[in-house]
Parts: sequence; C-alpha cells; structure tokens
Amino acid sequence: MNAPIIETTALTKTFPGRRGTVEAVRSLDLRVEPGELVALLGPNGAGKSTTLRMLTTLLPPTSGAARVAGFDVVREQGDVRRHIGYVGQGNGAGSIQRGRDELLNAGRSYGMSAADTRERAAHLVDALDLGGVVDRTVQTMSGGQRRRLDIALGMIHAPALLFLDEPSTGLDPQNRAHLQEQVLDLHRAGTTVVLTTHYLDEADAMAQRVVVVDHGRVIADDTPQHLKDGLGVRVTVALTGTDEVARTLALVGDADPEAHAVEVDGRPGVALRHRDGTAYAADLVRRLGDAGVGVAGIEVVRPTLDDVFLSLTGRSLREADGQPADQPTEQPADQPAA
Ligand SMILES: Nc1ncnc2c1ncn2[C@@H]1O[C@H](COP(=O)(O)OP(=O)(O)OP(=O)(O)O)[C@@H](O)[C@H]1O
Repeated sequence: MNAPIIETTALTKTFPGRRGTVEAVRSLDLRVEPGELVALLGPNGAGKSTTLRMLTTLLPPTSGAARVAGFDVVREQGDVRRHIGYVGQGNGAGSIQRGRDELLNAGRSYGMSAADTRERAAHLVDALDLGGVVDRTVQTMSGGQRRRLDIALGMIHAPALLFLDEPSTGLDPQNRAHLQEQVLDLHRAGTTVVLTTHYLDEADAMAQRVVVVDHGRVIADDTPQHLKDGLGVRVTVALTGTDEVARTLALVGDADPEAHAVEVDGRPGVALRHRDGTAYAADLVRRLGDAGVGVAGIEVVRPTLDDVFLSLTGRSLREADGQPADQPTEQPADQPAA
C-alpha cells in the first residue's frame, strides 16, 4: 500500500478565548491516501478550517503531529508548502491585476520558469473554464470566476494535494455546481483533494469519504453511502384511526424498538427506521393488512447526511450552524509563502 499523503496523530489546537481555552481541534487522527477526495463536514466552529490551517502549515499545532505529502508540518514547512495547494476562504478579492498576471506571478513565486508557468497557466485556464475572463482584472470577475481563479492559483505548481476551505460558500447554485464539476475533474486527473464544507449535499455528491467533525472531534469517518446506510431508511405509516397506532407499534416493536407515534398530515401514524427500508415497508403493509389494521398511506425516505449528524449529535447540522462561534483572538495567518 502507498504511504498516506496525510497522516495526523492526536493533532490538537487550542486558542485562548474570553471564556477560557477554546479547543478548536481535539486529538485528531486522520489518514488520507493519495488520490482520495475527502470532505471535512461540520457546523460553523467545528474546527474544520483550523485543521486545514495546521495541515497547510499556517498554524502550528498545540500538540500532536501531522505529516503531509511525506513531510512534518512543523519541522519541514517549506517542503509541505511546495507539495500542496491551498485555497482559503475568501481569497482573490478585488485585485486590480489581470487574472493571467496573477497566475504568472504565482508560478514565478514558486520558482517555476516563465515558460513552464505560461504552459501550466494555459492548462489551468482551460481546465477551470476561465478562458473568457482570465485577461480581465480580478475585481471585474464574478464570485464563481474568482473562486475558480483561486483554485488555478492554488494549483499553479501542480501539487499532488489540494486543500479547499469552503470552496463554494457564497456562490449561487449554478456556480456551485460548476465549481464542483471543475474540482471533480481535477480529482479525476489525479489530484488528492481535501475540502471543508457545511453543505451536506456538496459532501454527499463530491466526496468519496466524509469526515464528520463536531466540537473539534471526528465523530464519523466513512463513505457517504455507508454513513447513511448505517442509519436505515425512515418509514412512516399513516393510519386510519388512533386505535391502529398501538396495534402497529405492537407489530413493529421487535424490528425497531424506537418506533413511535407521529402525526402524518393530521392523521395518526407510526414512524420507524429500518436498514432494509423498502422491502421492509412492503412487508409491513402486508402484515398490517393481514392483522386488519387500517393503513391510509406509507412513506419511505432515505436518510441524508443531516440525519446522520442528527443521530450522532442530537442536533441538526443546520441548527448547529446557526450557533455563533467564539470570536477569534489571534489573527489568521496568510496564504503560505512560496
Ligand atoms: N485564531 C483564533 N483565535 C481564537 N479562536 C479561534 C481562532 N480560530 C478559530 N478559533 C475557534 O476555534 C473553533 C474552530 O474554528 P474553525 O474556524 O476551525 O471552525 P470551522 O469548522 O472551520 O467553522 P466555519 O465553518 O465557520 O469556518 C471556533 O470556536 C473558533 O471560534
């Protein structure tokens, strides 16, 4: 097996906060293999950006260790930086330079020759669909175009590993979809991608592996499909009368001890989860019919990653996102120097 491209051991970052120490990242053990596309998913303040900033050498860990592209993030910062691309939140705002000049300058700052930089920039302009805008000043580009330029800047030195911190935050759905497609293309071309997001659908649609983070800890790490399959499909049965609820609960009690009474569009009903949802629901309707229980309708809903988060934390990711995070007391560092 190849060596991991990222390996962390008990990686930890604490910040002094007004109300005591903020444990932004707590004892993170993460291993990413070359070629993976991994999403760190979690609510605001979960520790996603802090993790990325330690892995990209922008922040020193408080304790623990991390190796990225084979180098130690504390002792071999320059080597790490040469082998990674990093696109932070809100880069590229309003420069009066032309996009192409930014690309050329970035390449030169990595020590690339002018000819190599021009060739690489032309490739990225094509891959990221920037042909129509790259010769305009950055400040005249739309949000989506700037984000794609940011990614081109992060990829100019052809790193094997690309970190993207909330790449599509603030973009409209069409631009988000476009950007996601471009990132998937970079991944298909061989780049390992680690991105943070609090868009459930983005993690679900893009990532081969989702690392769910909450309060600085990893609470789940698996493929989106496994995470959802583990939860089982939700089955809701609408019943014709209240007497039918107890009879239904008695019938399903063994299959799902957490089955409970619910209201379904004003009717009494029962909701439960079952791993084998669709087949189970069909069988349940038959058994209820045999027992003479009046069924008014049945609904089978596949779980989302939000259901996974809810079952792990007791909170919906959307609710959790609404909570204000502690205010930073240290200024975030800048982009890595070349
Ligand atoms: N420089 C800092 N000084 C103090 N506290 C900080 C600093 N940076 C982050 N924190 C705190 O660490 C915790 C984790 O923040 P982090 O930005 O890593 O979360 P996140 O999951 O990336 O959130 P978001 O989705 O909002 O970007 C939060 O409580 C945050 O307020």
